[in-house]
Amino acid sequence: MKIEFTKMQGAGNDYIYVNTLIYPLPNPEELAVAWSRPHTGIGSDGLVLIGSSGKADFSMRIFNADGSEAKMCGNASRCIGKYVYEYGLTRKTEVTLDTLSGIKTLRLHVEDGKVDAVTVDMGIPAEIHPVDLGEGYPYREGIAVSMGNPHLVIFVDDMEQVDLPRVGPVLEHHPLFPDRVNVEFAQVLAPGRVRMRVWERGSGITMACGTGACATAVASAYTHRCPGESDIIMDGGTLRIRWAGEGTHLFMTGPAEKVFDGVITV
Ligand SMILES: N[C@@H](CCC[C@H](N)C(=O)O)C(=O)O
Repeated sequence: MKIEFTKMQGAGNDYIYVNTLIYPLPNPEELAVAWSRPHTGIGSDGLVLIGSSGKADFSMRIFNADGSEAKMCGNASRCIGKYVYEYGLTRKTEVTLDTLSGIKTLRLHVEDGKVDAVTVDMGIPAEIHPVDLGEGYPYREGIAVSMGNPHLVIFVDDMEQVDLPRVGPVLEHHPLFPDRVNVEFAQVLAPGRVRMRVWERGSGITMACGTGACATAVASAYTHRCPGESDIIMDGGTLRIRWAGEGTHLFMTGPAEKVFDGVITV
């Protein structure tokens, strides 16, 4: 059977997108693993399914490169906004998206018929608290944040000193996080400017993480490092995050790009 897909990226965080209204996939966990492989698959950080919903305009399911399903993905939600508009699935510029962490609203920024950026109402960040990682770990303190999925943000003075391939997997599996955790290292460069690198649960090092950028902005505000609005600068691009503080909705704005369309046989 042939399946059409679109490879898209948001700030360098790349996923394979399949419109399940046309191509329902019975085994997305297995396909996420096989297709994400760089040499023998398509190569990606994971697989995203676009579907219908009784509660919203569309639905999103997101699978990491190891086949695990996540409840939310910031970069994929922006890419879905571009996909549904540019492939003619909707003419709306305000689109609702049903995710495992609730319904998100996407505001599409359209220029000459193309979506060049999307603002997502990411909802209210939750479970924000400092964590003591304990002795025997490469870092002692972090801030836990839920953006629908779990994050651990660790502030550092010098990003160059972070050995991400070594410490990322250790912290992803820290016993404080039985469901594993996405790990962000953050360095405040200036007021409103934060450099961030990420080790994603289930995918490893990625060039950007939307929910991770949100969690970083939340942790920066929570610790009084950067309140209000901030640019989170990652390896693959920058996202602008607006958050007025605890109990309020957070808004993420950033790019969404198509890389290529393809067909794969399963
Ligand atoms: N890259 C994503 C997050 C994808 C899911 C994450 N790895 C998890 O398991 O929670 C984003 O842009 O938010």
